[in-house]
Amino acid sequence: MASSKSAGRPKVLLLGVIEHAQSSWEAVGEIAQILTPKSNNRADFIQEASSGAFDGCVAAYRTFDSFEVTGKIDGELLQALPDSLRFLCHNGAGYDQVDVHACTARGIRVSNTPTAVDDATADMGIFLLLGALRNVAVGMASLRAGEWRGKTLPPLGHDPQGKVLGILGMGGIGRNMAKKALVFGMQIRYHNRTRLDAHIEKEIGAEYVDFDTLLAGSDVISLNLPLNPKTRHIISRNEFAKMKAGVVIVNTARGAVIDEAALVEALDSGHVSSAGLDVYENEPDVHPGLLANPRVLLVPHMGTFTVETETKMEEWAISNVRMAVESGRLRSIVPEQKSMER
Ligand SMILES: NC(=O)C1=CN([C@@H]2O[C@H](COP(=O)(O)OP(=O)(O)OC[C@H]3O[C@@H](n4cnc5c(N)ncnc54)[C@H](O)[C@@H]3O)[C@@H](O)[C@H]2O)C=CC1
Ligand SMILES: O=CC(=O)O
Repeated sequence: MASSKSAGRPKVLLLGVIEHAQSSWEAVGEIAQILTPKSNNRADFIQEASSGAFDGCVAAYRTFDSFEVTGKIDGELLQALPDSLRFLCHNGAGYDQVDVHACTARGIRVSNTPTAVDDATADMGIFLLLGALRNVAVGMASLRAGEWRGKTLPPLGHDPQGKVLGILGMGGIGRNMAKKALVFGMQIRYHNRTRLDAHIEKEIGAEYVDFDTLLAGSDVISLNLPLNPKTRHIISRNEFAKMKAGVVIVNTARGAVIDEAALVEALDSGHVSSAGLDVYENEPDVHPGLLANPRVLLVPHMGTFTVETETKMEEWAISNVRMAVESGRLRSIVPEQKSMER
């Protein structure tokens, strides 16, 4: 029920919870009427939306975890949401939970939170890179099992100095990781959908190579590209076969950019010597072959899990809601929709 104070203001739908940026969200409440769903599963949410509960909403703020209630933001869900909805402000850099094409078809503009995530996610990438190179997961598991370094010593690790780090996807996080890996004496190569300008390559000290050269010439391969239909399983059996024996894999992007079953096979055969993973193909389920392999350093999707970064992300997503309501524009529309902002 709208209070007499908020009646007449534009409506904004809140999908998920604001954990940190309370005062910025309260300020949105001064210019908009905030609606929250009662449902806690997709079927109920679709019914609630179809009943007209969110009619008049112009913008929605959503979190990664709101997926548990709504499922994917796809054509079916959009059909239930009101025609008034024009902006979907996602709190997160990766927006694979949103079918952007379906949103475009409905005239809904989508935003994400680029750059806010870069340091924390790249830090996690470096942690996984060093941890996987040094086989720390093996020693950590034996220590927790009460066996100190284990019945047989953990395999000796490798130093990052002088090794080639191949970065697939040289956007905000990839570049941040490149800068940090340089400090560890690594040689940086990258492959990206679009080659960076020469001055940026120079600034970050990275060499552009084609996809196959990245696969064949890297000691460590880090996945830093978005998940979409073109990148799903971009690393599978054929790609592992092209890599150096003993390669180390680091993934902070999305699990499904790697064919997880193929990764398990490559780890079991020893072709991939170790891996550091923050993301999984079917989160929160983790492939049993990864859980069973002590040479895999596993983190449960905690790339941005810091007070500072989670706060920055909320502030950024809220600023998109504010701009949408106040000026009908977005601070950071997703790349696929850039032409809609002109
Ligand atoms: N583990 C975590 O907690 C986090 C994970 N992420 C994931 O990391 C991904 C990357 O994030 P950002 O660096 O912020 O994105 P970004 O958009 O800044 O960079 C992605 C780069 O990948 C490139 N790319 C796209 N398709 C490609 C392809 N087929 N081949 C080669 N390059 C391709 C793009 O041109 C772009 O330069 C996100 O999409 C998200 O899924 C992001 C934040 C936190
Ligand atoms: O996985 C987190 C994100 O921001 O994307």
